[in-house]
Amino acid sequence: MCFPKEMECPGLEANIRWADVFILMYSVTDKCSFDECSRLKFLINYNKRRRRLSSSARVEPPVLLVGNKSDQIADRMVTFEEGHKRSADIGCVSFHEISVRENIEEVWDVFRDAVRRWRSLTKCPRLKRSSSEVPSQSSDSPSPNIPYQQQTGGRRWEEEAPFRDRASTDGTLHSRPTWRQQQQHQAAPPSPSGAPLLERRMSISMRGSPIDN
Ligand SMILES: Nc1nc2c(ncn2[C@@H]2O[C@H](COP(=O)(O)OP(=O)(O)OP(=O)(O)O)[C@@H](O)[C@H]2O)c(=O)[nH]1
Repeated sequence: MCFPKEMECPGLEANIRWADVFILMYSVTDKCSFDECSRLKFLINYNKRRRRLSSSARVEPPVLLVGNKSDQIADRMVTFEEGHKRSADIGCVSFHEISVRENIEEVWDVFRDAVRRWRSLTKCPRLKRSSSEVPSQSSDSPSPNIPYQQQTGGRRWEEEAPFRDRASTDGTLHSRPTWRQQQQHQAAPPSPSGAPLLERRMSISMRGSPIDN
């Protein structure tokens, strides 16, 4: 099995970035495909490291190395030992030799191994996707059981009170307004300057004045 160079396949690196587990397969009858796996592992490391730097993930994704066509004994160019050693050298989590044509159980073993490793990866909290990829479920986040738009009256919360409006100059973050406050905010008559009263009160408190109760 030979893979095209990434220049010929612009989607390759994009695919690497979204994948959580990798199976690199070569043919034991084709040295070229064997060497190509090392280059692909390098590409995976490169792309995943770049992603890890910009996210909370810390651990490398599992990569399995698989030598196919083990039934073709006479045409073999890569030995089992070479495959095993290469797997360790390039940092793969496991090595398999299989014959897709002759033994479906071996194929299942590879996929079971991949799923098992993917599961243990997703169980590890440090490997959660970055907050930009997965919406956070903090205690004050909307309930996962109720559609978000329903909970916010059809609008995103940020539209009601942007983060910067809640940030004060002393570095504290004012709590989000309650539903009642939001309703009042919407119903508040505009001030002479045109800004709603609640907004004016918030801007005063942001300058350090005590909030009137
Ligand atoms: N003997 C043997 N032949 C196999 C095995 N797996 C695949 N083949 C044969 O190898 C050829 C290529 O298989 P494909 O499934 O097309 O694999 P591929 O990765 O697309 O292969 P390339 O076209 O070489 O890139 C086919 O003729 C398959 O029958 C195997 O385990 N043993």
